[in-house]
Amino acid sequence: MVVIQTVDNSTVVAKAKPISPQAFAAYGGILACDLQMAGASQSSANQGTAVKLMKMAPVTNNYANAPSGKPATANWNIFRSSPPKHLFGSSNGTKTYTSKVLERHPYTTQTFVPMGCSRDLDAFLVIVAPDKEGLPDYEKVEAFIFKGDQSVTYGVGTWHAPMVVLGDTHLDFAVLVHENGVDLEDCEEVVYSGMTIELN
Ligand SMILES: NC(=O)N[C@@H](O)C(=O)O
Repeated sequence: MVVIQTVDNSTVVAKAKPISPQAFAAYGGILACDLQMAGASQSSANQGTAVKLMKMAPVTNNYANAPSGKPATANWNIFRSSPPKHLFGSSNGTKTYTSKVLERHPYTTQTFVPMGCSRDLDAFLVIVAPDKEGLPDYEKVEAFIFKGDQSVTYGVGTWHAPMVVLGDTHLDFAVLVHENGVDLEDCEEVVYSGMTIELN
């Protein structure tokens, strides 16, 4: 993880909204069966006991373009993510989250699949931003609430915040990513004084 630049910006407010495939398309993809079933290419599987929705989120490895030329492996990692309680607060009765880091993975997608979390829960907060001349365009930050049965895939080079768990205890994610162990090629970070996201 490399700090690219510390940007001393004041509060940038984005209001978190529910996720949808359309709303997140510019940032990568999601896996959310109830939201995607209707429009998906489907087939039967598992002897007719499963409906298979095909190619629902991207999996990309662009490390061939990385300067080091060091190949990457596709890895299933586990993130046991604890809620960053010290960054939650409230303002005028509105729950807030203060985001201090945006990062990106220049040569790979990264997918977080929550494990063992109810579909009825607001499980985690996803914060993303478009790129502007090699840094996040923090004035166009967007924030989305994901349920326990929804997964997020950050597109190649998509600026995003580290995982923000909304529950009271840790949440385990299965994480699919490509990595070659070269810090600057695996992850770039930008550090901020604080961007405020409204949660409700
Ligand atoms: N900062 C941080 O740990 N980012 C992770 O997404 C990672 O795997 O690099």
